[in-house]
Amino acid sequence: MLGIDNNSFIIISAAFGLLCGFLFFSVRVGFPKTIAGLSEWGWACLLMVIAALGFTTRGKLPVLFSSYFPNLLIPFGVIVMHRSLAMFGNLTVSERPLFALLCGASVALGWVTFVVDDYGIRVIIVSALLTVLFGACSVSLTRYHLKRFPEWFTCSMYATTALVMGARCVSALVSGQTLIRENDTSTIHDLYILAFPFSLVAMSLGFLLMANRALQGRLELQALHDPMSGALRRDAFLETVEREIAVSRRYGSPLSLLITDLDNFKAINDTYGHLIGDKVITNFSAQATQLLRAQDVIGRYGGEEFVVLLPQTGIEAALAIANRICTCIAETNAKGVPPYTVSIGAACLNMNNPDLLSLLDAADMALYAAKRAGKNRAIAAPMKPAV
Ligand SMILES: Nc1nc2c(ncn2[C@@H]2O[C@H](COP(=O)(O)OP(=O)(O)OP(=O)(O)O)[C@@H](O)[C@H]2O)c(=O)[nH]1
Repeated sequence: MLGIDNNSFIIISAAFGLLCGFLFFSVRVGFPKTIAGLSEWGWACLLMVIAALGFTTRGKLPVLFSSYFPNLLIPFGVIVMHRSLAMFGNLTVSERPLFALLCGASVALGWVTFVVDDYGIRVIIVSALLTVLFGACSVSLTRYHLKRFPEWFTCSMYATTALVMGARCVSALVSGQTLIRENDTSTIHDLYILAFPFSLVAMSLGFLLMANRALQGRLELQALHDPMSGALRRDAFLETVEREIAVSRRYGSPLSLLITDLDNFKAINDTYGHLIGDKVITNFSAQATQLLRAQDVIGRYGGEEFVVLLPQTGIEAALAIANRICTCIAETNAKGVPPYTVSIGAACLNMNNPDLLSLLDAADMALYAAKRAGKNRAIAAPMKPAV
């Protein structure tokens, strides 16, 4: 109907596949290893290329190489794509059912290709298999954030391709399995052929956008967070406090700040070594974070000094949280971490401490008082009498 020359589209599919494969192998080199599945996607594209090249040898090579293997390589490529999506999202999904389906289909296809030589049934088997496989990839993608464009786009492309494959299967079923390849000029057949190069490019583009988004997220996270403790970096933390102070002033809601300092940390380093010292810092950040609410923010202020922002929290509640942290840290019994304690100074936004600097200053003074009072305790900054 559309007058599509099959062979031209098969060659275009091979060229697109080659470009996509090359793109993914190049991207793999530049992207961090933690963004997984990129080279697997590249291999999936190359499998499609080999399949397409196999189809172009129709009439020149035995049907085993020009039809049977290429017809199986495409679904195999889709299963590799499924694996690559699972690796990317760290999803625990198994490809075993898909491989079992492929094995079953390979037996059926062998029978149809070498025993009965029926083009119609071959189309039915391959398109049905591809419907299930593209559908499985689309379903797998629903486990990602579909509100984000790259994930939504990739998922839609898989679903659309599955629909085209399904439509091809139904049309072959309806037409009674007696189609002769040379006479197959139906629109659905043209769409089926068109779907391969275009969906390969569209899905690859979608997956590339997903990888790019993941990289962007990772870079943002690294820029804002201290890699060792996972707490916010000092600048990012102070920016957050400034923002929260503005909110607090506007709505008249309380806001408190804690400055924490590990006790005798130099002695810990000297006794156990810097690596264990680092473990103590990481342990502290993790434990303190567990004791905080979702809206609280922890930042690394200096070496073994952390700051905690407690929005919507008055000084009594802040002191209670600080005491909870002190108690929990003093009872630490984590493997590979020596016993340690922490001192904490607490201050809240008020007439004495109306801005970031005075708030930090007041919490710092309270911390100093806690150290002088014998460490392993929390002290709140006193209210200065009004003059
Ligand atoms: N392992 C490790 N040590 C650090 C890090 N940052 C700072 N330090 C060390 O932390 C120690 C801080 O020591 P001090 O400031 O003297 O304080 P302290 O020994 O904890 O004494 P008090 O604060 O009075 O209890 C120094 O020896 C720093 O070298 C880090 O990232 N890792």
